[in-house]
Amino acid sequence: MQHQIESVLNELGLIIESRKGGNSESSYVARLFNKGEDTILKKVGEECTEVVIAAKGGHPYQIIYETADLLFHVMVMLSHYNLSLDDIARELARREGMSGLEEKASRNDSPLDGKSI
Ligand SMILES: N=c1c2ncn([C@@H]3O[C@H](COP(=O)(O)OP(=O)(O)OP(=O)(O)O)[C@@H](O)[C@H]3O)c2ncn1[C@@H]1O[C@H](COP(=O)(O)O)[C@@H](O)[C@H]1O
Repeated sequence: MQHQIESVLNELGLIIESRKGGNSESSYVARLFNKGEDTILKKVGEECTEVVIAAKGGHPYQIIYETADLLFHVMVMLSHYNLSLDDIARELARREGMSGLEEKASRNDSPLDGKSI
């Protein structure tokens, strides 16, 4: 299962990267990149809302479907900022073994303090 998650996400990440500068007529991802930041962020926002609605509806497949849409659009957003799920995995690994409460208390020392990316 671990392998399946990694290979599916890696493959999708490569496909998304390959769509930069591509043709909006033949590729949805290229269309998002060509439309730019505001369109990509709007899609992420919409998909978040759709996940919440699906979760409240309680149908497992609907939750899976909408979460897949959200994850896909988050990957497009990360790619727009030249980031990837590798960067997110690194951050999650850094947090491993630290309770959420400790982590919250340590946020004052966050590398993001006083900086924007
Ligand atoms: N995983 C996905 C994926 N998930 C969702 N979507 C698209 O994301 C959009 C979701 O939008 P909504 O649910 O809001 O539906 P909508 O109202 O029709 O969308 P909008 O008109 O508002 O954009 C739909 O157009 C879906 O087809 C995806 N489009 C592409 N991929 C992957 O990206 C690859 C490259 O896609 P292309 O760039 O189109 O070749 C594909 O082979 C897939 O692997």
